[in-house]
Amino acid sequence: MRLDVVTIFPEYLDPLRAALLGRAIDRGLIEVGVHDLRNWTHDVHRAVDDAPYGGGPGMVMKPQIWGPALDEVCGENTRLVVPTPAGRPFTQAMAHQYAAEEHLVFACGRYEGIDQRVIDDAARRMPVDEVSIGDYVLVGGEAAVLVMVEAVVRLLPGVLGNSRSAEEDSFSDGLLEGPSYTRPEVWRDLAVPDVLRSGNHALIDRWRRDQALERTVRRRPELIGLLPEGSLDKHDLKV
Ligand SMILES: CC(C)N1CCN(Cc2ccc(Cn3ccc4ccc(-c5n[nH]c(N)c5C#N)cc43)cc2)CC1
Repeated sequence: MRLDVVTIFPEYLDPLRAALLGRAIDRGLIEVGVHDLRNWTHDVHRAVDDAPYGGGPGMVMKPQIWGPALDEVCGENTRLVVPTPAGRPFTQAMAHQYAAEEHLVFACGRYEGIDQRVIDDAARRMPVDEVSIGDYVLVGGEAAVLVMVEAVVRLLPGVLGNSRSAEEDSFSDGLLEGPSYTRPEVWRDLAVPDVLRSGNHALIDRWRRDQALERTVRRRPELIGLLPEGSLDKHDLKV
């Protein structure tokens, strides 16, 4: 997979080259390009924004700059992803879809966003997704790209070590994960639940399932209704 990011703050994407993602790049599992949008400006001020038609607060990013940038960065097999507060919610299912793509390009807007004609023009040549990572307002798209890239790249074969597989994720069975514990057995007079030290893996699995169900009902009750038919057995229904 190749990922490209177009932004006016390329340094904001430096974390892509750290830790797990950095190791995935070093191991050739992914290729990453970060491009400064101002490289496609021609005026002395390197302007990328202008006042919005129809008035209103803030500035809008210029199509004459974004257009040539995306023409150069996008290819024949590109899916363009544009973070925006008005986007479709980014989900684990979308992360899996994106992990199967050959080439993702992320267009990071700033100010009040990118002129809509940039998205409309790109959509004439490639799949374009306008996506939001959550119902809160950021200052630009870069933080959203870091979130999405991490969610996608961790799903690629070989990225997560043997000690961890994406199949065990929260949401893989539609429920939130339950609590986790490690040594010591007692810490600040708080003990690890006895069942986890019992060695009885059937009981442990049952306990973990109960904890996941209880946590999901308490924190995200709407997920229960989304479980596939038959997901809950008669024991689950007692929880
Ligand atoms: C008409 C007028 C009164 N409107 C009032 C509300 N404004 C909403 C507005 C507010 C801030 C920004 C800043 N910004 C620029 C590019 C950009 C990309 C992503 C995000 C973003 N925020 N939150 C998310 N989950 C995001 C994602 N993914 C934010 C971005 C962009 C847009 C838009 C203008």
